[in-house]
Amino acid sequence: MRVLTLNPGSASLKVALVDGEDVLAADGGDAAIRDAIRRWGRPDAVAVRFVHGGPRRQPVVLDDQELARLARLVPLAPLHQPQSLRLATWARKLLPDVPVVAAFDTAFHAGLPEAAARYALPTAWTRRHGIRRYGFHGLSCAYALRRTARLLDRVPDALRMVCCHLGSGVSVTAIRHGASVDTSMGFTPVEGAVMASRAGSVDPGLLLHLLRTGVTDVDELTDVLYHRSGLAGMTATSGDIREVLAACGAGDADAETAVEVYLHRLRREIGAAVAGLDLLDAVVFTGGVAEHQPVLLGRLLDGLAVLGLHADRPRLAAAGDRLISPAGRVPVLLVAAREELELARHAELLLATEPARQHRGEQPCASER
Ligand SMILES: Nc1ncnc2c1ncn2[C@@H]1O[C@H](COP(=O)(O)OP(=O)(O)O)[C@@H](O)[C@H]1O
Ligand SMILES: CC(=O)OP(=O)(O)O
Ligand SMILES: [Mg+2]
Repeated sequence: MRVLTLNPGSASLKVALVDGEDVLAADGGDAAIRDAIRRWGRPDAVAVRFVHGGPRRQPVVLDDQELARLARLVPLAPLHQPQSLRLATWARKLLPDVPVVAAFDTAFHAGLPEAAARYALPTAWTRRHGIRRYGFHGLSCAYALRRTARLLDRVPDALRMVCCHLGSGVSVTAIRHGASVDTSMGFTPVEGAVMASRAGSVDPGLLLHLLRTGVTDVDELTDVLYHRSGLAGMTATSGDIREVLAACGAGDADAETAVEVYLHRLRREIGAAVAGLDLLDAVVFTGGVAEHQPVLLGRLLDGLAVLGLHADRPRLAAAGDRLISPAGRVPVLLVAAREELELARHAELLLATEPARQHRGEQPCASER
């Protein structure tokens, strides 16, 4: 099956055509999608990454009703959800006979144990408002788990590992029995580690103080936490790690502090994730920053010896999916993020089992719901 995959990240749009083992990839905006269809031909299915699926555990063929449900989650993922909705709507119009499937970042974390999923807020609120820690980057984690197992010649379900996704968004996930058991992002993808433009966790008491004293209001605070914080907020850059590191190289003290904060907070999240496991079989790094910044990764690992994690410099400097730790130590791996393979896999599995008419987005009758 030929699946056109659309992966809107917070700072990129990744377009790929997955046909079994063959993958044609393109980066860019909507023009890249039109171009891709012209060059690669009509796909059998389109698969769109939605970071927020709410309680949904499985991918779904999109119809009007499902799109309306996903639109209600926009405030919970304002950097991503509008893009996914727009792309999915566009794909349905452009390719009316082709099923458009949504696959969710949150699904991998849907079985989080209660202790990890719960905020210590009043139980009545938790129940009434469906408050929980959802977790994100699940498509990336699922792929990294399978890839790590293959590289280590292990069964995915048997691995107890930590997956660190370092892209524009950053998250750290503890995985056991093939599923997430703890993760640094929460109700929204703003919790946890420091990111390109997102703050990560900030004392809620501080945010209340800023609101109460009139320093800011809800709208500005939303913009600050999502767009104007993280590496971008601490430096005079866009938050792209290449710009931040270039500023460090030019002697910019703010940029150097920002990198220190980024690494410090990341190490805290990794420590927390390890604490959620009974044994550590592997740590895997993935995402644009991990893939392209081995020197930074080495610096990160140098501060994690207390967890038994070490970098092997020659392995770090090599290319491809690989082990980057010395022999005899906890295996640390570097794996390219391949969310497109996970998206295509989900679409194929779903379309192999769904009734044919639902592929075109038609409503199932009540008894099928
Ligand atoms: N040589 C490089 N090529 C591309 N991206 C790079 C490179 N070096 C670092 N990066 C970083 O990868 C990050 C983007 O990661 P990516 O996983 O593509 O994020 P997203 O999917 O959230 O847009 C950017 O911050 C960028 O700085
Ligand atoms: C969930 C998330 O932050 O995704 P990305 O890193 O692609 O922006
Ligand atoms: Mg991404």
